Amino acid sequence: MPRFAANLTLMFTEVPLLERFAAAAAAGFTAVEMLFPYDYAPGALGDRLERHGLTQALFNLWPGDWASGERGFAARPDKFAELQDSLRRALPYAQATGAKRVHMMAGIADRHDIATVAAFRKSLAVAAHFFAPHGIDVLIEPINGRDMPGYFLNDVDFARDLIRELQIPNVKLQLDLYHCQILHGDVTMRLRELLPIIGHIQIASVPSRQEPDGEELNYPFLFDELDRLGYTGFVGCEYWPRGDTVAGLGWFQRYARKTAPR
Ligand SMILES: O=C(O)C(=O)[C@H](O)CO
Ligand SMILES: [Mg+2]
Repeated sequence: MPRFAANLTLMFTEVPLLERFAAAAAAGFTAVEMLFPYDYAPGALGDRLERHGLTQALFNLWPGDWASGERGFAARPDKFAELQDSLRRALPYAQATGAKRVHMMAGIADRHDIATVAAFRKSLAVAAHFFAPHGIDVLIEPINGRDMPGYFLNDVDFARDLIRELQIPNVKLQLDLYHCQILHGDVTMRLRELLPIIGHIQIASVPSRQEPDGEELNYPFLFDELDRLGYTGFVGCEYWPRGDTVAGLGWFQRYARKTAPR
């Protein structure tokens, strides 16, 4: 059975972020993820995880000024100092939460430019080297251009080829099935092919990016497929609830932890 992680940036927004840990545990989740933890003290997050018996599956490196359009630095030759800073900034959060994977966003850049591709490769090597002694994987995620216009990493095959070529053991693919379906389709065959390099999976319905309980993708089939493939990682629920988060968790009932959280 897949191990689901509630995305606390998108889910349980009925309450402030530090209260979402309790809400996720009460709903039967055993793990959580979030986009950016940097507004909170690392210890405060670690404390909430411990208190509610939760595992932190993932968080993102600091992406720069999101409001002004920044979406990470990894493919930006002009932002290498910021990329290095984002590694140092993430480490105490990984240590306090126990997260074993971080998502390194590529940034807004042209993927067909030699300089941006070189910067991305360099960033991956540097980030992987930085996190390896801590047992942390660096993930890259192809994101569709409708949601994130101009984003560098907008092709699953490009990410696959790069990861295979680099052969850095702690560089892996974050396969968000929502983006994969919009970008390419053929999700099941991609899961089968990419399993050896997948470090994290995320889900949402397509096209609404809401509960994974209808529309284009047949998630019960895909969850069973993950079991058939022997996937042991996390599945991040990165979706916008249609309304109340708990009311939308009908799809999750067969996977929820039944015993009360600590
Ligand atoms: O957009 C997504 O799908 C992500 O997972 C990023 O981490 C945030 O934009
Ligand atoms: Mg995602």
